[in-house]
Amino acid sequence: MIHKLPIYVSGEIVRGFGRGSKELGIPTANFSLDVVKSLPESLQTGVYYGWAKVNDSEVYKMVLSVGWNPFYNNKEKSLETHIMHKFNCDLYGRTLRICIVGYLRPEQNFKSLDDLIKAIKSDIEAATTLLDEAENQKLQHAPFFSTKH
Ligand SMILES: Cc1cc2nc3c(=O)[nH]c(=O)nc-3n(C[C@H](O)[C@H](O)[C@H](O)COP(=O)(O)O)c2cc1C
Ligand SMILES: Nc1ncnc2c1ncn2[C@@H]1O[C@H](COP(=O)(O)OP(=O)(O)O)[C@@H](O)[C@H]1O
Ligand SMILES: [Mg+2]
Repeated sequence: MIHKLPIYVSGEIVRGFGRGSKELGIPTANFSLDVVKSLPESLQTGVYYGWAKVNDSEVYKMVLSVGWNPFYNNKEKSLETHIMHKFNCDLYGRTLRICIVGYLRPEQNFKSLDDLIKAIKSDIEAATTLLDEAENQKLQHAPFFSTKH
């Protein structure tokens, strides 16, 4: 069964393997294992798009990957969000709030790092367009993003 979207998730940004920025040139803000374990079981692994907010920032477009990163064969499940915004500093310790709006594709293995990077870039393009649809635009104004914390 596929979990009904949107779903809302929040938590602290923690350290991952440091590959996102160094190897892929695409940083991802990682949630802790506790947050990953609290996800609904019916949320299938894969690549999704949606909205993200860091502490009291604006709400930005995002893409995320949830699963074991078959290209790297991680031992622990992760949930990593790439925010479509240029930040001038790292975000460790800050609170990330996300609204997962839609599903893009399953996580895949790739023949080369270059193919993985191309796939993620194409996810970013698809998400950017999909999030401009009126139905999806509405969700950036969800009460979830406006509450004080
Ligand atoms: C939009 C998006 C799609 C991704 N798709 C895949 C995928 O298909 N297969 C895979 O192994 N990893 C995928 N990843 C995960 C990257 O491998 C991961 O972000 C990278 O290893 C960085 O990990 P780190 O945060 O621990 O440094 C994806 C990441 C993003 C943001
Ligand atoms: N646009 C962005 N989206 C996500 N994270 C970003 C962004 N810009 C800067 N960062 C920072 O880069 C870090 C992620 O880089 P990454 O190489 O994936 O490291 P890690 O393996 O520790 O997650 C994030 O935790 C965050 O602090
Ligand atoms: Mg990361």
